Amino acid sequence: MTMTDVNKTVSNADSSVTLGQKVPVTTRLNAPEFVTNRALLRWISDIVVLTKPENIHWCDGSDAEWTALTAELVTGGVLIPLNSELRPGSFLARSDPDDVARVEDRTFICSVNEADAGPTNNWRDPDSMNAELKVLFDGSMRGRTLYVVPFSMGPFGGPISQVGIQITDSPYAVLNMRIMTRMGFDALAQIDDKTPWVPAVHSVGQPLVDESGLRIADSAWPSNSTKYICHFPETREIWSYGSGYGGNALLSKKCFALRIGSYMGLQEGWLAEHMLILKLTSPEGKAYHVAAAFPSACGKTNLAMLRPTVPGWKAETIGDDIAWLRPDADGRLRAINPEAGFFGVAPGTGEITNPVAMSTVWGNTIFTNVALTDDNDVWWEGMTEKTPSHLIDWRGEDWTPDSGRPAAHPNSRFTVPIQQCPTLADDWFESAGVPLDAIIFGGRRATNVPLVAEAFSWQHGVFIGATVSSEKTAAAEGTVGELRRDPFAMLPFCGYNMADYWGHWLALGEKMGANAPKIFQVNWFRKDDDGSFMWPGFGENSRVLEWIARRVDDEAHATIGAVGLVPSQGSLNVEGLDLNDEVLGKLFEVNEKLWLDECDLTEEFFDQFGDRLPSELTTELADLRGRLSA
Ligand SMILES: Nc1nc2c(ncn2[C@@H]2O[C@H](COP(=O)(O)OP(=O)(O)OP(=O)(O)O)[C@@H](O)[C@H]2O)c(=O)[nH]1
Ligand SMILES: O=C([O-])CC(=O)C(=O)O
Ligand SMILES: [Mn+2]
Repeated sequence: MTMTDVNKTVSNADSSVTLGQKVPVTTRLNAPEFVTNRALLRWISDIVVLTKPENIHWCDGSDAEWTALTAELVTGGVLIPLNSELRPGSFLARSDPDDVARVEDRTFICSVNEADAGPTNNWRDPDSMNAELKVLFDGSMRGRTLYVVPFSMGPFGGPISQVGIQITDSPYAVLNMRIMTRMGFDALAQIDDKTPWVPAVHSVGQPLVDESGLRIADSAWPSNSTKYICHFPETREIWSYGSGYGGNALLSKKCFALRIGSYMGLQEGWLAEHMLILKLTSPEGKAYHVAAAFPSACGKTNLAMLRPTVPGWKAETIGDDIAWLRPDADGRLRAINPEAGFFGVAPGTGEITNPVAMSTVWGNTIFTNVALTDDNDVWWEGMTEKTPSHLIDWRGEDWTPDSGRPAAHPNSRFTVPIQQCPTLADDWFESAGVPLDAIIFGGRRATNVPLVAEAFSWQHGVFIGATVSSEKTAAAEGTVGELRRDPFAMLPFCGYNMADYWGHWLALGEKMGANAPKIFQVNWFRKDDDGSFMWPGFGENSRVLEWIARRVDDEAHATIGAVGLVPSQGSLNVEGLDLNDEVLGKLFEVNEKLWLDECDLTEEFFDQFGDRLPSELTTELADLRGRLSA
């Protein structure tokens, strides 16, 4: 096969469709009878009139619908069915090579005032953006089916849950949304005249008509080189155009659960965070709930699924990417995972690093941009120790180990129902959420940042979160490895001014007082002089989690360090690890000079927020400088 085969045109699945003929446009809504909400029907009707689809399909979320849609996409060449004995119910999709990750420079926060989006977001005036979008979406679904995808984020009717409706012309997005959310008529039935819901419109921006309005063939991965991922926080609307991939197209995820969600949280007193949620049980049977924010492709899914190497400890998964947090009546911070599936990074996931993920993807999984084996199963770098001698790579080309390029795209992903996760905690079903004992911030830092440190206070913890920086990964377009500030791992996901967001965190901490979870910082990625990781990571991270849990109970000893409380000699369990004292020392090394330099960069970073920056953070920066210079 050749590269252009990826963009090959595919036959329209519906054999009654003939190319070169006039394309009909529907105006019939076909709404299910139980839908009576006028605002909802009017919104859908407006989008239908604007986008001019040929058909409308309301997604009921049933198995029958899944079966019919996947069959249609297999016929159309969009999905490749995998070997049903090795990987039952699973499919491979190959994206356009130009549509492989979130597009942060095409992501916009369209708040009425530019200052409300803040200096870290791309801002557009809502009126002019709306006008631009109306032009782009005009007829953008011609010749396609418009899918109405109702979904609940969190258990139906739960105190932290929310509902949304995504309109999309991408059946691939529909299938992924069915895995990632509680999708279908049960979610739709949640919407009555009093329930707020988030409207989200998505089009791949490739209508099936030519200039004269005649039908043309589809491609295996329709998309448009013009991309817009737009958020209107004040009206809670999402409009996404031109991409079919991940966070650009599955609008429940980054667009709703984080960008719109974070702004809803500001207004309503809760938090929408880029965090995994993990339940730990000690050898004595005590349970701890931990949430951790790491930037994209920095280890959330892996930590959420870790298998502790410390004897007697048990870890169970609640969420791997997004957490919604809300203080309860007792002032404890409760967390839910609003999602119902994993959209996990494939490369690096293998039996040794993440056996739980490997058993989760046994079947019923959509793989995107991984390689295909000769027996029709999937493969990616890091999946097995032995590399297959022949593969079809993510672009659809023949591949051998000496091809000199990765077989799977570095941001290739698996989409899989969370209920297949063997370590899923019962708490995932709990609509009230779990009470958090600890919050962890981390990043990918080859230097400077110690393996673990505890914040001196909530306020210091917010400072730690606000100053997270991390090396760029393949999860977004851009240069991999470059260091960038990623406060709270929310840089690309905060739907409003980041300084106001820090203020919101500080206010919530004040409200919770002594009930607030403890805050920690971790770094699994410190490297030695020849560039290899000094900390073994993965299951061994349970040693750090054990220390954190013991700190929650004031059991483990800590020493005051310049950047936080660090384990006292002997208090971090490193028994049986191949780590000498010198390496251990290096994992915790704080070089005052480098840190003072970093403080200067922090000051520069803070300065751009002007007087919106909470004064508490300026105080914390001064205190840190003081400790470093002491
Ligand atoms: N060295 C090292 N690598 C890790 C560790 N944990 C995860 N990784 C690697 O980091 C990469 C990304 O890990 P994930 O767990 O998928 O990251 P994520 O934060 O869930 O990513 P998103 O889904 O993009 O938000 C994978 O290649 C992992 O193998 C660790 O403890 N040590
Ligand atoms: O949103 C995506 O495309 C994938 C993801 O989880 C992230 O980048 O954090
Ligand atoms: Mn993520």
